[in-house]
Amino acid sequence: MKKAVLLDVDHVSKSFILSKQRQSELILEAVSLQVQTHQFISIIGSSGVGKSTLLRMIAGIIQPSYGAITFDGNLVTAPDRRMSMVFQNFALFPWLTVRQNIMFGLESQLNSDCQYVDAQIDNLINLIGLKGLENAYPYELSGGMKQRVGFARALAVEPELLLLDEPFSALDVLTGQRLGQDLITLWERRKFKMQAIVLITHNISEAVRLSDVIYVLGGQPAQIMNTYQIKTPRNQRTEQQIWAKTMAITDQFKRDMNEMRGD
Ligand SMILES: Nc1ncnc2c1ncn2[C@@H]1O[C@H](COP(=O)(O)OP(=O)(O)OP(=O)(O)O)[C@@H](O)[C@H]1O
Repeated sequence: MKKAVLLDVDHVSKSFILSKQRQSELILEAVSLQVQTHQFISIIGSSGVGKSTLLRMIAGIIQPSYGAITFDGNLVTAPDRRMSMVFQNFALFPWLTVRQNIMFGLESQLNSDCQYVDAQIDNLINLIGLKGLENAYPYELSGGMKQRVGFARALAVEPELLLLDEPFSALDVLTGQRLGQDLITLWERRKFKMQAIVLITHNISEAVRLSDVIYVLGGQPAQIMNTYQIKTPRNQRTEQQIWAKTMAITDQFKRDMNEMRGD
């Protein structure tokens, strides 16, 4: 299958002005990575390293201090409708039903052909496993079901790039794995337009299970410390292989961090 660069993060740095100290702190330094079409990439790193900051820059919500991010050849300077995001805390509107939550992102895109949109939403609700829950409110749903709504809402706008901000970390392990697997199945069966997926997570085994490429962020300021290509097709990865790769990445990460600290 022919691959092309969809997203290019080119030597991106980000500083924040810390109000108390009134000085700027460099969080990310010269981070470069690429996402090709048909790729699932993960960005992993410890808490506070700057993963969400990087994802928010990719989404165009905040701007890099230095460097450039291009999506489909265009500089990202603002949120782009062709990217959508799924959040760790689901970010559902409690006063809207499942169906209304899913419709939310689509509302500004609605055209006169509402029947078409209704049919699209029905299809999405079926695909994502929410059939029968269309009129439920978020408080009536389990965490896993809430996140299915989060995914459906992100997918309703038919994004080319799906950005996942720790979407499984508020779920128990098995529920998170099942949701991840369902997403992969839908993606691989080309049920959506989505060209690529970027996941940020601190869960290394989750990244190994799902990704084609893993970027490890570390250090202060954070840089890409290592990149791993996972060549075994996702459906052929055994639990043993996933465990072994997870251990190898964890050990390397510890060695790198010790080296950085001069231990
Ligand atoms: N708007 C902001 N202003 C100042 N500092 C910020 C801002 N946003 C993030 N930071 C700081 O940048 C650093 C990285 O935060 P970020 O949320 O990107 O980390 P993370 O790796 O996603 O962490 P976690 O896994 O805990 O969510 C933190 O020290 C955070 O306090």
